[in-house]
Amino acid sequence: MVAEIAITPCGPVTGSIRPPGSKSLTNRALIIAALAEGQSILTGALESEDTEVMIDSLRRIGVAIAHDPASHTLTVEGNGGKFRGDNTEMFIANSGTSMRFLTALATLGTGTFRLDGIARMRERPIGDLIEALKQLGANIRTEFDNACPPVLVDAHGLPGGKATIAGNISSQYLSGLLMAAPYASSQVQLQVDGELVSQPYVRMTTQIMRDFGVTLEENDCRRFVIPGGQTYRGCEYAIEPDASAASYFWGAAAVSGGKVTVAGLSRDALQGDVGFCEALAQMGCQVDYQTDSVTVTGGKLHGINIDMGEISDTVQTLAAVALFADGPTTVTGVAHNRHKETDRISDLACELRKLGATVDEQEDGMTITPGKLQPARIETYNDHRMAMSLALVGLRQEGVVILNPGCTSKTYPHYFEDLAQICAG
Ligand SMILES: O=C(O)C1=C[C@@H](OP(=O)(O)O)[C@@H](O)[C@H](O)C1
Ligand SMILES: C=C(OP(=O)(O)O)C(=O)O
Repeated sequence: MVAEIAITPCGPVTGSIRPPGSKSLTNRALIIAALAEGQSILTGALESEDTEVMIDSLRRIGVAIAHDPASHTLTVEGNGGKFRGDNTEMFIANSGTSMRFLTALATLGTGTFRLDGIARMRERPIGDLIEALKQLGANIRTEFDNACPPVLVDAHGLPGGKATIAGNISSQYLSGLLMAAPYASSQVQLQVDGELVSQPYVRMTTQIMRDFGVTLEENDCRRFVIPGGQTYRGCEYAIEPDASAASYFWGAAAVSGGKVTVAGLSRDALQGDVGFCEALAQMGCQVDYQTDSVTVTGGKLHGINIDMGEISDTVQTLAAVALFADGPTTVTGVAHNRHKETDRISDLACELRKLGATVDEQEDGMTITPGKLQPARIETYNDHRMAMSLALVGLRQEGVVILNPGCTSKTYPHYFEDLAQICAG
């Protein structure tokens, strides 16, 4: 991949696109299909670094996974939850879903496992998940006793019981616990302690668990009872296109005053990030929901105040759009964005200022006051979303250069090709 990409300004972006499969759904379906009895066929799957590290890790514990890139299909032979580790290493790069979901999964096996990633992954917290798994009887710790990976698991099956789990740092802890829970020896009761961020991802988790044939009780996304000794049943499962990836194309329509249709998503999608369209509607765009597509038409853009705690992966996209509004935009509720691929509050504020905005950073968000836009060389901090979102500014402003564009391979290896194609009309 090239070292940088200069974005070429274009007129109103009009067209239709189907983004690649959802990262969140692909990695959940892989975990569940790996644990299932029998074969699963996952269609519309994402092929990217985050799913490759998940597939590689599952293969290391003996799960056979065949990949047909032409049809974006993964065929998974479930191991029924019976797997053995012998100092088995899982290298997870910087995939939060893989780290948190595989940590929970590893406790179900027998033997020893070590989960590690790149330098940034070693800074991303996992302590609350470790504590909850200990409450359920797991023998697990972090290698440097610092509540961050590497994670060491000495597995002997998961006994089960009651656990409380903090939800203010990442919902992925709860999702990981939920997906593993049916394979505990006895019932698992989970209670969320305090605030729960990114709640739509938890609803996605319980839905896909049910789709693969297990039962659970759920009370207001805070209390869950999962009978132990259950098994997932392998099945054919269609993965939705990625709604977070879709936000860049809806954002392109917004910043350019164009009209973009994203195919394969609807208001009823499993992914909460479809809610990004409502934010665009508040800013002045028109949104048309169909049963199998969502179209955004740009309009005169206004600044808004918005809590994005449920749709935090789209904050950077909204920030790019906010630069073209007629007043300030305030985003709140996303303190957890400081623990992602990079600190998505401080580092985002820094890049927005380079583009000419005034940014007032708060602990849980920021106020963005648009200024006269200017050329900028955008640092991406190895964060795919920094690259994908701030590229949108270059559709209107000359001289926007995205550094290290290859970082989009985490979830969207062909992003810049797809963006160029839709901009060409
Ligand atoms: O469960 C998931 O698939 C995800 C949950 C979110 O993380 P947090 O729960 O850490 O906010 C989101 O940012 C991430 O991209 C995917
Ligand atoms: C936060 C993200 O990913 P993860 O936590 O899965 O690494 C993301 O894709 O924006």
